[in-house]
Amino acid sequence: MATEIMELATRIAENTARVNEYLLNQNLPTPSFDVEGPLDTMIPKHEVEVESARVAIIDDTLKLRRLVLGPREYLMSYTHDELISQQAITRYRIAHSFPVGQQTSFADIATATGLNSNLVRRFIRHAVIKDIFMEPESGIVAHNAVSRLLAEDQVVHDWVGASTDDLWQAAAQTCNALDKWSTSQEPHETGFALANNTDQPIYSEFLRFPERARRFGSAMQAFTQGTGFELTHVISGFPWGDLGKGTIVDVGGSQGFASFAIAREFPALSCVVQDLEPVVSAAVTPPELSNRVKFMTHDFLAEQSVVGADVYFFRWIFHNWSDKYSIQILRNHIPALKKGAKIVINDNILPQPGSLSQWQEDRLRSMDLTMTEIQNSYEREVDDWAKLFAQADPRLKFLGAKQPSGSNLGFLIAEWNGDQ
Ligand SMILES: C[S@@+](CC[C@H](N)C(=O)[O-])C[C@H]1O[C@@H](n2cnc3c(N)ncnc32)[C@H](O)[C@@H]1O
Repeated sequence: MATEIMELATRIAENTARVNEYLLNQNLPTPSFDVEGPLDTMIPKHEVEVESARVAIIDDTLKLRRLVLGPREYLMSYTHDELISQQAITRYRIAHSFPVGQQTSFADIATATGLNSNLVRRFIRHAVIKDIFMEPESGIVAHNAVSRLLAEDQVVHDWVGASTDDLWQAAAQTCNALDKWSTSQEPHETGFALANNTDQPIYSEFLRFPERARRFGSAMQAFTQGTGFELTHVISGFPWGDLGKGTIVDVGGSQGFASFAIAREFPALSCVVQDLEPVVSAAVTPPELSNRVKFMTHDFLAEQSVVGADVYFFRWIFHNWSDKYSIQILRNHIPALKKGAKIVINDNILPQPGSLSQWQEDRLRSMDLTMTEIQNSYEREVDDWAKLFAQADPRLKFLGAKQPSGSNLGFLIAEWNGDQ
């Protein structure tokens, strides 16, 4: 009989066969946590069908597991300890405490890390259960592919360290922050603030801890360097060429990467990249763009000082800010807008439930909550974006949203219909 679990199992078998056949045909390694196994999925991004078979396996195995656990065991399978061994591994550099390819003992790891041997054994065995490290014989520890990645890839180590030391702590304090500041839209009244016993927003707090700031920046960069954040989507997501010899203000444009890409593609355009002083002073303009891309120190919480540009471009800015501040940032631009000027926002657009794979949607929904945990902000759906423009000023006409194929960030465009 075709029950739900049999349907899932059949689909998993079919999709696994598809992925397996592709890898074998291409002479690529099949998934393995052996220490010499592949560290990434071997399926290239242009292999759309094989990749969707892989994503279906992830979704279906997750669902099958939950169904066979049943509601009670499923709920109770979540434990608050989920991340503790990963925190210990990064905090005490356990993956670095012995070389890849060699074996070691709990006692030697204890000596190398300064932890006691009993705790090392328990952290490692908690990790082994999650397929991080292996214990080929009792009391002997070796790397597998997962712990090898932690030992050899600084960025992955940074990601796990920032997730466990910074984000996990902020998440754990978020409901306590809501109890205390239930309707706050302030970036310093968050789970992160409570977890760190500070009255500062996350980035100001990090100014006191350069190594944590470096690690957090590295983790975020790893995230944005992944598939879907390529600057080609910035180029294709808006008809920049129609602006002719126009000017773009790249507000919060960081080191100018998006503006460099636009200016290279559209030689008639000029860009002004604005950011805070330390960011701007570290920026370097490629010589061939120096007459068309300029940097300027500007705080977007103050009134926009470049008047009459064709486009004010915000890439990945508003998702950091609650509605209160997002409205303020938009209003700060109104005195500078000429009739027909565009506000172009390139940012996350939360999809409708069920429109992505469960696994992909889960990541986005987590990121949405992370924004509350650390900034009191959130990821917006199209309607939230439309509302934001309307609340900022009804003369900002929302022209619509677009999600370029393969891009993680969407485009939201509004036009100034005021008198100037
Ligand atoms: C998430 S990053 C996005 C950077 C860039 N637009 C991109 O797409 O990669 C946010 C940027 O906003 C800048 N920023 C934060 N607060 C700012 C402020 N009050 N005024 C101007 N820039 C600010 C940060 O320095 C950072 O470069």
